[in-house]
Amino acid sequence: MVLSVRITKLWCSQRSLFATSHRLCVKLPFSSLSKSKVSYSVNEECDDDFLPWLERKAGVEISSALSIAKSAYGRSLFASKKIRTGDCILKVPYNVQIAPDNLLPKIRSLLGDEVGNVAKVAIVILFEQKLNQDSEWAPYIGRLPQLGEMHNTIFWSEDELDMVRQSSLYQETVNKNIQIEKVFLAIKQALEHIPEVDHITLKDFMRAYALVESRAWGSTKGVSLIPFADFFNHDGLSKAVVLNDDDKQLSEAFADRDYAPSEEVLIRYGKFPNATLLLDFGFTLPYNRHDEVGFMKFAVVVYRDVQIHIDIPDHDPLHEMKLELLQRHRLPCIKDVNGFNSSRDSFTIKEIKCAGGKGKGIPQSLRAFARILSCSTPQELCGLVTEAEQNDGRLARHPFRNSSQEILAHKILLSEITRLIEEYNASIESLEHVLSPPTCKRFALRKKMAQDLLVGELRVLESASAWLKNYCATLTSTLNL
Ligand SMILES: C[S@@+](CC[C@H](N)C(=O)[O-])C[C@H]1O[C@@H](n2cnc3c(N)ncnc32)[C@H](O)[C@@H]1O
Repeated sequence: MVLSVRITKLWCSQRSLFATSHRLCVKLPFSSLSKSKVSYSVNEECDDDFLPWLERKAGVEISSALSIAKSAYGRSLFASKKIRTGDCILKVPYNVQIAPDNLLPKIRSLLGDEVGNVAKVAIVILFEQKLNQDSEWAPYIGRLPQLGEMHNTIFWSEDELDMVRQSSLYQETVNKNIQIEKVFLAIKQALEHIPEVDHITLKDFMRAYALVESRAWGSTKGVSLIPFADFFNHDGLSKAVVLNDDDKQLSEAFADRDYAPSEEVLIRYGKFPNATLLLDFGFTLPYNRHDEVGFMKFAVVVYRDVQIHIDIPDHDPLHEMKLELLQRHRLPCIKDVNGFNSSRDSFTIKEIKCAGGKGKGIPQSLRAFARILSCSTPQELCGLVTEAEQNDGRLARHPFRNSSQEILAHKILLSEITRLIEEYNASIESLEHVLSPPTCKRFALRKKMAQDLLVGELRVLESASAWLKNYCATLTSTLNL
């Protein structure tokens, strides 16, 4: 059995689907938003028909414990009877999942390597959508959220994106838009003569792409949409996840606690910070314990708009030598907590719960980087290289024996983080003065999401600052002994 991970970080027209669909507005529970009446709308299809349809298609029962209903955040799954911890609450066979191999061979054969699995499943959605009621997936396709219901930052206007400019999410969004557009152009060119998909616009493709990213799971087929299971909403504290059983050819989920009938049943998509939730899923949590802050790593990666980076100062006489050393000792690709390879040339800081803790949260690689920055003579740098050769080859992983220099290195980090804290505070304050047009509920919702993001990242920075101050104070007290 394999934990099927959500597919976020796989870098890789709006039109009404059914003439009969109506819209229903559901108010968000955010107390701070109650005045602005931010709303989500949900296609008002009769959801009671969906599970029987899927079970007929699968030829087996999928769930006797769950049913679909409207929640504050679109559709969701609710207990249809009493559920006990450990109960299997759904089993969705692979034969009713949508994967890249659902793509017609005549289309698949035209696509190049630049078109990854997410894009392939997105084309399946677009293809089936075009077939309208003739699609064998019509009940599913018709229940997928519309563009106006999606808040992933790739859909934000320039004004809206400006609200998160302080966060590395801003640049990630810009990069992702470029990436999606590139794939779209490749697809357009390849599928020029396929009438079923030649009509697609960039907006159509972006919606389909975002739907796949926010609803699909990694699978042996690359990426799979798992109808019904993809109506689960997310709770970062839930222990329930979706699992794949390749022997039985099905995906399943188990309850992580007891549920009373009618209670909403939530799962955890992954240990995602708000920046990832916003980029790939279009929502934030008011308090997200997985929040983190990304630091772009020095000048090798120069993004004009990057707000967060630590640079080797140009006036540093050892600039070239440090740059060369850092490039030579580049960190290997690391896996994050969700098992994804992090290809970003960056450091990520997570919240440090206890200022006196052992450094969890300030990555060793960032501290090593600061030690290199703090060197003021070629001899000191050579000393670090020798020490690395005598150990595991990694540069500056050990504290300097000279406490003053260790303090200096960490004060470099502290001053950078203090600067960032000031910038975040200013951004959060200026956000308070951003006026939501009274009629634009969408803007009010996105402003709240921007606030959640910045406040969460500020909390992480403040925890890092407290840790660094404590570390420097402890070392200083040993100096004074
Ligand atoms: C896998 S789908 C879940 C089903 C979805 N609610 C629907 O209507 O189809 C993921 C989407 O649900 C919404 N969502 C899930 N959990 C949420 C949460 N805790 N807060 C806000 N929105 C959430 C987001 O729009 C997200 O992109």
